[in-house]
Amino acid sequence: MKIKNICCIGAGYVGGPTMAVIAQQCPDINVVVVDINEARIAAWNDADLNNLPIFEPGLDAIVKEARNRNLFFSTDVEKAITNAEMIFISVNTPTKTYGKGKGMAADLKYIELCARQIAKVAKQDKIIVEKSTLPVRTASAIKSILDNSGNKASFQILSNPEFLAEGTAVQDLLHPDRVLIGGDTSPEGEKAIQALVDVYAQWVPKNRILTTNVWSSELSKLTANAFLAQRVSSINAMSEICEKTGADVNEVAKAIGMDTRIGPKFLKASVGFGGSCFQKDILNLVYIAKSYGLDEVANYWEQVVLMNNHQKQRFSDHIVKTLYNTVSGKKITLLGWAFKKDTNDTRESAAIQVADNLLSEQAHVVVYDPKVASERIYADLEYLNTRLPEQNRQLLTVEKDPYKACKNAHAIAVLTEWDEFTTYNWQAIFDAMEKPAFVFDGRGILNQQEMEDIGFIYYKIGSQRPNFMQSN
Ligand SMILES: NC(=O)c1ccc[n+]([C@@H]2O[C@H](COP(=O)([O-])OP(=O)(O)OC[C@H]3O[C@@H](n4cnc5c(N)ncnc54)[C@H](O)[C@@H]3O)[C@@H](O)[C@H]2O)c1
Ligand SMILES: O=c1ccn([C@@H]2O[C@H](COP(=O)(O)OP(=O)(O)O[C@H]3O[C@H](CO)[C@@H](O)[C@H](O)[C@H]3O)[C@@H](O)[C@H]2O)c(=O)[nH]1
Repeated sequence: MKIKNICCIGAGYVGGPTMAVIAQQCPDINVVVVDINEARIAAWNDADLNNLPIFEPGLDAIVKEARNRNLFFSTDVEKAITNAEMIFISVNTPTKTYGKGKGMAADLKYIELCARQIAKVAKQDKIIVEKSTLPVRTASAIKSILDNSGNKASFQILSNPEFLAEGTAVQDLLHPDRVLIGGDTSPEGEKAIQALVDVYAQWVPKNRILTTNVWSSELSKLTANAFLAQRVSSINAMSEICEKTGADVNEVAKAIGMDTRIGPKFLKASVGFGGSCFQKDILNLVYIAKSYGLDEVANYWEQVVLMNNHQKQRFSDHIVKTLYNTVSGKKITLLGWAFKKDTNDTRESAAIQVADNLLSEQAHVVVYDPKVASERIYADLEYLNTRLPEQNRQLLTVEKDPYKACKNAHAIAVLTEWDEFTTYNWQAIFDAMEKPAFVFDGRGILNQQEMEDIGFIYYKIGSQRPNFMQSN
């Protein structure tokens, strides 16, 4: 079966870039990305490519090539469902904020709404592809809704989790380590799997396309994120030991990473991992384990999140402690708000928690991020509900110019590893700051020797602190 029309429900960080790449690589497939968020669809259709709703290096060129050729963005969900043989579901699956499983389980209401809408509209057979990250066995719930739609169409459900990382989404999509497709082992299931394999095979080498049963595929996605996040928490745990012992976490990471069994990637100590996925997916895994009575398994994975919370907390505690135990009324500049470089996404960014902690200490926080809009920053803080929105706006200012942001600051904290931070004239920044001038490098991107030669009191996560800062 050759696919000619694809619909993707959800034009977010996954749906948008993934479909743009499919459309670019498969010019004979018509791809329609739909969303209920009208503003988002309008932004995807904006003639000025600088206004795309998502910033990803290289994405604008791909959208430019494929848009209005075989890539379309629309709010007409029903029409797109009707016309497509294959429907990707790429809607958000956030952590539940209410009811049973609150704070742990994935909220599947958006998935269920999609399934019900497909059930209502589809009159012909369809292949449904789970692109969203879902708890293992979600496919059976989707199938049950679709099979009870009352019309004669039949449905095959595939799991095709997405492994792209933000900031490198386009490269990850063009050259994936693997594409994972899970499906039913029946002849119809195998036909559906083959149809999706054929789409990817237009640009992905066949030996990188892996097919499994649905449950393995769903669980592999949660497992991959749990393992990745665990590596970050593991190196962050070591960063604290390094600071106490005089070891340097970068040297430790290099030494262990040369062991081919461990490998060098994902061993960068930081102020804590962020992003919309790691915490949500681990908590979801913890919830699944608990629901099967596997308490030891649940506790094991939960520790990855607890360690991450600790890393964010200890970073802001360290700032307060170093600034003579009070930051009240002091200007503290945060460089970076995004959860990593090369993205405008701020979901679960460590910066949010660090800023909130400093605001609770009555610091005057100033934020500079090259890609994040000020309203996003205030919205992130408001979501925490720690204080009134107007108090956040009173205590925290957002600057568009990094030098202005740092002027008269008592301390600077580097919270995102944006490349441009390493290119600044740090001497000029030092000259304009209050003295002593402190830099807390939560990403370890600045040159310690150069910073100290200028006169900064410089702290790098996972390196021994100068003697006077030692806590014991
Ligand atoms: N962000 C990532 O890097 C990433 C990577 C891999 C997997 N994932 C997973 O992919 C899924 C989507 O993540 P995202 O970051 O793209 O989310 P997102 O919030 O950026 O986008 C989801 C979109 O779905 C739309 N939507 C929700 N319900 C809808 C409905 N019924 N009809 C039409 N549109 C609807 C929303 O308006 C939103 O624009 C999640 O399950 C996530 O865990 C995300
Ligand atoms: O050595 C490292 C690597 C990452 N991080 C931090 O970890 C977070 C997540 O980074 P990354 O994994 O690169 O970005 P995401 O876009 O969150 O991608 C993850 O989450 C996606 C959503 O599920 C998956 O598709 C990807 O495979 C998975 O890497 C960020 O805050 C990073 O700064 C570190 O602190 N140290």
